[in-house]
Amino acid sequence: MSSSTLNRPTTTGPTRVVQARAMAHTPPEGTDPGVVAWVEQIAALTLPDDVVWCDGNPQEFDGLIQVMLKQGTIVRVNPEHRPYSFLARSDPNDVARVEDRTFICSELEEDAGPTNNWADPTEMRETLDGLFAGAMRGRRMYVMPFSMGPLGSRLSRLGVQVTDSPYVVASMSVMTRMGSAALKLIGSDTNWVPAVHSVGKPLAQGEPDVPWPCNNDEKYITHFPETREIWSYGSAYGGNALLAKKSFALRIASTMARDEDWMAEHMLILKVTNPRGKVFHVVAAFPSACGKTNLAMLKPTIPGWKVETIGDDIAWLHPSADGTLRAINPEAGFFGVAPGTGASTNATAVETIWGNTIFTNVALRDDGDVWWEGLTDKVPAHLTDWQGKDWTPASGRPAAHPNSRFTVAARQCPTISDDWDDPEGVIIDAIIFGGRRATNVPLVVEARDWEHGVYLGATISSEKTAAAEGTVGELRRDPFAMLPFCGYNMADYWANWLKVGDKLRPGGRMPRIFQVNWFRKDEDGSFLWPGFGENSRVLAWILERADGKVPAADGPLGLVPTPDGLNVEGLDLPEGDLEKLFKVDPQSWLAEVESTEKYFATFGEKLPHALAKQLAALRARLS
Ligand SMILES: Nc1nc2c(ncn2[C@@H]2O[C@H](COP(=O)(O)OP(=O)(O)OP(=O)(O)O)[C@@H](O)[C@H]2O)c(=O)[nH]1
Ligand SMILES: O=C([O-])CC(=O)C(=O)O
Ligand SMILES: [Mn+2]
Repeated sequence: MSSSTLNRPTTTGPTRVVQARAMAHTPPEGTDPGVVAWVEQIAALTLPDDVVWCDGNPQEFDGLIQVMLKQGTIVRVNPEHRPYSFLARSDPNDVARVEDRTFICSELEEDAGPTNNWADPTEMRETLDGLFAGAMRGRRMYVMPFSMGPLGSRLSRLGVQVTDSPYVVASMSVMTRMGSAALKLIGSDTNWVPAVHSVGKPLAQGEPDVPWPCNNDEKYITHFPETREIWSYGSAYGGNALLAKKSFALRIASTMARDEDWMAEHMLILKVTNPRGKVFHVVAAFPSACGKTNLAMLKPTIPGWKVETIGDDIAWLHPSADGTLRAINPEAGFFGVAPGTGASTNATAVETIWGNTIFTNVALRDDGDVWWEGLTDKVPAHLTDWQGKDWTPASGRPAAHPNSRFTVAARQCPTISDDWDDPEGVIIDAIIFGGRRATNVPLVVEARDWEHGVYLGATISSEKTAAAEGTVGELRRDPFAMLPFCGYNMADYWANWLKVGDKLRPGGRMPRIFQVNWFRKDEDGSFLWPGFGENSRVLAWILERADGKVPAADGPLGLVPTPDGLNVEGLDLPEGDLEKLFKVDPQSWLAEVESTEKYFATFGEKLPHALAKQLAALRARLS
């Protein structure tokens, strides 16, 4: 926690304690004194009207719903269509992660590395102390203890977030194991991550509140890797404000993982059963809004294969004593992209969100149900758009924000796997990397070995999506889909991957590594590959490879399916498209190699030798 707040005298007097029935204004009996002291310090700094300790119970959740309905933060979705579901409309300027306002405040700049915004920790603490002083005036501060991963699992980690946003509390209670049970696990010698969040809009005496308070002048999403703390100011949007998710489970957890020999990854996890009844587990890293939720809920189009869901966004991977790589999903819910989610693309997601769902920035139909682009083929003649304005197909703008989302509990997913919350995790057989690439990158390639796989992950580029503020479609490097989420120097992160490989090698249970691209386009701009459920064909090849059942052909980028290796039976692929999907143009690949060499050079001495070696080998294979 911040040393400056630790030493801050509580001259502002005790925080007012309101006697309400449903909410606990004093810490539950037995609460670790360290947690109590920290909460008191944050309250003394931020000066909320009162403090509430969250227990995670349904009554508490409903109380938050009532508060948000009254405030206009949410409206009720017609319960006849979708029971106990709500639509939040955010401030129009608070709709996505703000990467240029996201900081890694390590002691040394080189520990943040060239891919992160570094800020001097001492200076940032001063800035934050100024911003947070009185930031919660006129508001209630909620204290949320939570566990990332199954309660009590040796692979799980604990945290406590305070926030002045009921939307954040309701979302966190869906997305994490939040409440009294997590608090009970914190003792005097337990490590837990403190996370402070404020919307950054204190209210003066008598000042009326707005439906979606935030601060559009100042936003700070800050991380202190050495002290493992998080401070977030000015935004209530998911990835900026639900601090258990990207801030803790990726940025801070990646630094824990580096120090403790494991890996915190932007990955989905799934369980696949093949037609012979053999079970596999797969993780896949794709950048934001590039298909993780969709693959995690895939309905196979080929007979005999079964896919079940374990996680859709984050995986913690631990090399175990038995030589296996074990994965847990640290989350308990899905914060999924709405646009493009429909019966023909992701029927499982559509079934998952039948009710008990919080929607953010989608459109509303005249019958009071939700709608977004891609939910149905037929576009309604009239809607209320994500900003609450009248909308018709002639409006010339999307009805739902391109980064609109649904928040729903994992247990509501009809394909949730029986081992999804196994405290020991699941054993991983294959690792997949992917991105959104209109050109160059083939449908699927298998790495020759672990080091080559790390090279494939390190060289992922992808076209930018609406999940972050910025220009959609712009190609950028997004190594391991972790560019916005790696809490330390990316080159050290690559070294950590190589190190975990060394730990797995003696056991001989190393997962195979693959690269995929569902997004390659034809000259006319249409996708060459049908994607979605048809991705099961690629998954099948990957797992037949992992099972040693099919041969592969050698290509310059890696191993690829033999001519009849990929099952395309019954698939209506135009003549020549399969060749286009696997085409490797040496000229453009040599240009990629040049660009990778320049990119690698930005990491200086820290670049692992193994990656330079892989780059040289690729160049040799291409020329
Ligand atoms: N063409 C095509 N589009 C896809 C495919 N899979 C997913 N998409 C689209 O990609 C968009 C984002 O997909 P998601 O699965 O929600 O992305 P995600 O990786 O889970 O994203 P985050 O939650 O931001 O980390 C949606 O609009 C999908 O419809 C595919 O196989 N082919
Ligand atoms: O963090 C968010 O807001 C949503 C998400 O999964 C991502 O952007 O990758
Ligand atoms: Mn994500």
